[in-house]
Parts: sequence; structure tokens; C-alpha cells
Amino acid sequence: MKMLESYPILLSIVTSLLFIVLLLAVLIRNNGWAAILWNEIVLQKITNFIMAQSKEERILNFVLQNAVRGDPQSVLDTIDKYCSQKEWAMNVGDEKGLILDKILEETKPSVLLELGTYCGYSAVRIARLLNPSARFLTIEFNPAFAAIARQMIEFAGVQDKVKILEGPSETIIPQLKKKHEVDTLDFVFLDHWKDRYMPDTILLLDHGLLRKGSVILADNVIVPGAPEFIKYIRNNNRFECTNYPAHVEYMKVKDAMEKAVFVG
Ligand SMILES: C[S@@+](CC[C@H](N)C(=O)[O-])C[C@H]1O[C@@H](n2cnc3c(N)ncnc32)[C@H](O)[C@@H]1O
Repeated sequence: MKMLESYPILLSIVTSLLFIVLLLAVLIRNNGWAAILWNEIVLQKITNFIMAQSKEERILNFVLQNAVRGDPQSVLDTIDKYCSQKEWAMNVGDEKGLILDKILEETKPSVLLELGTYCGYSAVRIARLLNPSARFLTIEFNPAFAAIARQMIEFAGVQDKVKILEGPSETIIPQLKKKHEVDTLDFVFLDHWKDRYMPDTILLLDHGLLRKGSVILADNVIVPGAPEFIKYIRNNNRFECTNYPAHVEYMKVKDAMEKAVFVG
């Protein structure tokens, strides 16, 4: 009898739970922010705890076990495979990677800076296209990520073409001229935390690191989004901007890259 009385309550709890799960699934599938938060906070923390290993270590191990040593393209393909099939990660990815490749092939830069190395995916991607005489510096403030990137870059065989500078971009940019002997930069890839895109662009300008024709390429200008930077760069007559629509890495959610050429 008691069982029958509680049946409607149980049914409504189960229906509500199913509804919440469905709502979450739809939100994660269609909203970039929800998907990133779900992957980076919920899923990643649970998997890290169960496996006693970070996601970035899992990505590196997958590469060490499945990619061909000394073959940058094989390293990129293996990371893309892992991140599209097993665990999402914030590499620029294969789709936007092709935009990056195209701009590098058009620009043929000799002095390059990347802000945000993470596991070294974009660093390997950029390094594989450079002339032997090019200089490429990449900045990362998370020591654990920098250590993974160092191994990734070494495994891909491009360690002579990339130098990782460990520390916050806001500290390292002002030291580029004197400490790292950079005159001006031909190409800058902005791919660190989005609230630093605008202040770091201003730092590059203030320290005379841009020359007429320098190219800035910014990732994720829609998701997570860099609205302050977009407003600043598009309203600045010292830059000519082009938008490249694409999707968030390894997702169907819309994103874009913004190219800004410094016209002096
Ligand atoms: C989106 S990930 C970079 C992905 C990488 N460019 C790729 O495509 O493979 C952003 C990285 O920037 C780093 N980062 C964020 N803000 C930074 C800052 N102000 N200085 C240095 N590194 C920063 C983070 O630790 C993270 O590893």
C-alpha cells in the first residue's frame, strides 16, 4: 500500500532528473561555454582523480605511444585524434590549424611569438612550417604545461625551432628586446587567457615590438570570446582586420580567428 502511495513521487523525481540530464546534454551540445565548463571542470576533474594523472599527461602519453617520433604531422594528427575521440582539450585544433597554416604560408615570418603554449600543439604546428633561420618563442606560465610541451616538441623533432619562455606574458613581453634579443616580431599568435589579448597587444605596441606588416592572429574570438580585444583592434586605424569564421576546437560550436595586420 505504502509502495503504491510513494509511486507518483518517485515517478516525478525520476522524470525531473531525466529532464535535467536532457537539458544539460542539449546545453553542452549547443553552447560553447557550457561544453568547455563541462569538459574542463566536471569530466576532467573526475578522470584526473580516477586515473591519478592530468589530462595533459594523458595526451602526451597517447602521443608517445601512437605517433611517429620526429614527424610533426603525425604528432598533430595523434593529438587531434585523442582530443576529438577521447578528451576535449584547448589546442587550436585541426580546423583552425589550417587557417593558422595558411596565414603562416602567406606571411612567411622569420620572428614569431606565441602567447599560450599549453601542450605544444600549435607550437609544433607553427614550427613545422618555419624556415631553418626563423626564431620562434612561445610563452607559457603554467610550469606543468610547459614541461609537457617541452616533451611534445622534442618528440616531434622541432626542438631546435621553438623556445619556450616560462612565465606570465605581461612580465616576459617587456623583456623581449633586451633579454631575448628580439627587434620586432613578424607574427604573433594570441592564444592565452582571453582577457590578456588587449593588454598584451598594447604592451607589444608600447615596447616597439610591432613593425609595419606585423601580423597578429587571435584564436577563440567568439568562444570563450575576446570582446574587448575585438572592439579595440577593429576601431584602431593602425590595424587592418580580417575575420576567419570556424568552430571551437573539436566541436560544432561556432568560433572565429581574427587577423590584425599592423599598418604602422
Ligand atoms: C588555449 S591554451 C593554448 C593552446 C595552444 N596555443 C595550442 O593551440 O596548442 C592557453 C594557454 O595559455 C596559458 N596562459 C594563459 N594566460 C597566460 C599568460 N598571461 N601568460 C602565459 N601563459 C598564459 C595557459 O596556461 C594555457 O596553457
